[in-house]
Amino acid sequence: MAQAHNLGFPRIGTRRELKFALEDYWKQKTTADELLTSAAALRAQNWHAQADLDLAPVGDFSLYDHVLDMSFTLGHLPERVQGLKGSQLDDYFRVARGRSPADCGCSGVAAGEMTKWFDTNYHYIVPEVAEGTEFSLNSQRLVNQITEARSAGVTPKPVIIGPVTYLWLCKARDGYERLELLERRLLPVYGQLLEQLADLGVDWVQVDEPVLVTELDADWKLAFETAYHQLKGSRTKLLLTTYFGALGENLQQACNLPVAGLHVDAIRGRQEVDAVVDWLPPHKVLSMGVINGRNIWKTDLRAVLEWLAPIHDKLGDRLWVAPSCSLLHVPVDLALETGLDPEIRSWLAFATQKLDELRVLRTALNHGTDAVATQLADNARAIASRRASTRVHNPNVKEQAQAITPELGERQSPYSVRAEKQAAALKLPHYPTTTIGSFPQTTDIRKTRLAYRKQEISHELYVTTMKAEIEHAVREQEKLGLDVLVHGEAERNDMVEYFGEQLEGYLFTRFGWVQSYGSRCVKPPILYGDIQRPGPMTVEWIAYARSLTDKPLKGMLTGPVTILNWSFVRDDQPRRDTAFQLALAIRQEVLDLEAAGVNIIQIDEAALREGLPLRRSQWQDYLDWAVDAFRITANAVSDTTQIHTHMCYSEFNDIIRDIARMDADVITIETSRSAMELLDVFEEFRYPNEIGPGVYDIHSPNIPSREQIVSLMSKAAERVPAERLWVNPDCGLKTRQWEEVVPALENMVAAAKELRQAG
Ligand SMILES: Nc1nc2c(c(=O)[nH]1)N[C@@H](CNc1ccc(C(=O)N[C@@H](CCC(=O)N[C@@H](CCC(=O)N[C@@H](CCC(=O)O)C(=O)O)C(=O)O)C(=O)O)cc1)CN2
Ligand code: MET
Ligand SMILES: [Zn+2]
Repeated sequence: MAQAHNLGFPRIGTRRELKFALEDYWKQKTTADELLTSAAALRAQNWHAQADLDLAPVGDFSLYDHVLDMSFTLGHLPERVQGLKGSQLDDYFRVARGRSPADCGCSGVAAGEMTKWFDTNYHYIVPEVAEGTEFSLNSQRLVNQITEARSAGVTPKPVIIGPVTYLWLCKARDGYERLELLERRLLPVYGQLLEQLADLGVDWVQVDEPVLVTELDADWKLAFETAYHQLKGSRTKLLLTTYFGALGENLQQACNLPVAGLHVDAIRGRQEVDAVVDWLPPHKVLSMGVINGRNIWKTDLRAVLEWLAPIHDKLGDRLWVAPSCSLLHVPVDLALETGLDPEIRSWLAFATQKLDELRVLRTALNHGTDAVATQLADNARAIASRRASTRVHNPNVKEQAQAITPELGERQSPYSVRAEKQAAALKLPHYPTTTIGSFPQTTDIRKTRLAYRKQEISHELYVTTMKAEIEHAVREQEKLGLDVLVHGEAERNDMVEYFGEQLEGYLFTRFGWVQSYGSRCVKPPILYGDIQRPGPMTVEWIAYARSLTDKPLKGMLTGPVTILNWSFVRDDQPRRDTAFQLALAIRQEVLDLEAAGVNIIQIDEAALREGLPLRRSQWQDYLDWAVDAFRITANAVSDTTQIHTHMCYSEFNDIIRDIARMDADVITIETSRSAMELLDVFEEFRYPNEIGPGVYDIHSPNIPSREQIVSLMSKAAERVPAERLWVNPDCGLKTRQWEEVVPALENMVAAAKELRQAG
């Protein structure tokens, strides 16, 4: 029998129960026991939804982050949290979120660095290693959950991050070669873990090794040999699990490692499935990820069954079916979306529906298509409806996109000319201070938005309340003495969803939440058709802020590449074409803002870097069209309009030329956690335009001191001429409280004054 299994299920809950349980616990509204009870209830619910699968994932659930969980399983915590008072749970959240001195009875704990999980919008806590790092098994969480899973009636398949991927995710201090830890330090602990799982009667363990879809140096390829030969004696069967892409040149190695089975991403790696079938030794299971775990479109089940039939004939029971990757990256359940347009709704599948698709595939493989004739007919109707729908195609938009020429992306004059004109117009001091856009999204703001959405308050009251918030943000910034103000983004639920809601060709959901990090979620809008801007989207709010102050004010937009990368987008045309349609729409918004007297405009491209393909060989093609899309959006303005862009979690070493080609007058980037090292490349490359290196880690409640900021900026001034430096936080302040923001920005403004005097 072909088996059906799942790689991971969303843990946030259909109504974000985990988010609320966590935030109540952090606010000390509930106890640790209450938090753990809520978490157990969510796990039980998830297993219930997967009970009839042949194997269900265990250990995919996490209170904050599954990489941090793995670090705990390996007894691998940063030194700075060792030996503090409190429980393991306290330590866990200290690493996740950082802690102020009062909370830990110590001098404060810096949060672990957070970075994006491969090419997704999920962020994990980076494990830190150095020479002398040791690991020791702490398997309690996993062991307990296996027991729990069994009592929930499922056959547990523990999920762990494989040793090579784990080390690859680690960041080493002082240039230490982290692979040195593999053989003697790390693998023995993995060995013990697998022994324990075998003792518990576990049949299969899912060992996630997604780095196998990236280009690996020889030492990393060798690490796979070392690792899996050393773990070969394990009494449990290992399913070597790869996802987020094709195996490429790692294919033969992945097929031949001494494990019992291999999972491949048959969506992104479709073209190499035949080669995998050929190469796979005859005793191994092949798990094919045929349901897309990265988008929300229904699977064309008939097409998949036709494709699988000969493979099933060849492999028989050795063929398993699964989603391409963990379902962490899609919303939980479409059933909650009762308000959606019925036609478009019929094209969609969220995590729960994807498991239904999996069941249909299993039944069809094992009992023939007649056993699921109705389901297959329904599915075929939906697929045909989407393909033929006139709502997807807009000839006007296609025509405009065809007419794009390189001139559309050219500014009037080069940066040096623009910079002079802008300096004359804006009259900013050296080390100008600004923020990245958002100010705290308070409970009041969110409540007002909810009340408006539920039609409990009028449009007028909503607008007045948001304008009052904008005025509040402007007045606070004036009091702080910031040089370039922003309107604060009170009216935006999210920097991408907000635009999705207003553009034609987009659909948005009510509960389509996906975890971004910890308790924070996003609701990616669904881009299903050609994109058109029906009218101005931001002008009313920003022009209002403009009218409130004599200070320079920066208008705020999200760029096309970020909108693309943080939406669920169509799979029926290249991403590039969608990006250009978005670019044309946002370009009109830029011009409308300029016409409304907004002479500084920031176009956020926070996700430009994360959209890089996992394989370097595909980078340049992506960068070429991504930067073109930005240039089309930004560069229609006159010389005196100053264009800013912002990027977070950015390492620019390899893409600095492309960043320069964006030609933004000012770029603000995250640097505070990496102590300005990120600027080295800007220095080496002699990046010509202005830079605002972040001086304040906005992800942590800790408040940076004036001295810290001066010291960071002095490091920056060693690398970039002071005349081209700006002073700003790492990112937007929407997740912070005003009580944290005000003292932090006071210190930032004071630091800038000190720097001006010193300079
Ligand atoms: N799309 C996206 N990706 C991103 C970022 C980003 O800003 N956007 N930033 C980086 C880090 N990731 C982040 C992701 C989310 C959040 C965040 O703050 N999310 C909010 C939700 C934002 C939102 O859409 N809020 C809505 C809905 C609010 C809400 O929860 N309403 C409740 C009720 C609210 C109440 O009673 O308090 C309901 O509808 O039931 C709104 O403001 O309108 C959260 O999880 O809390 C922050 C950073 C990288 N990726
Ligand atoms: N302008 C946005 C903000 O300040 C940029 C955020 S980047 C994730 O929130
Ligand atoms: Zn940011």
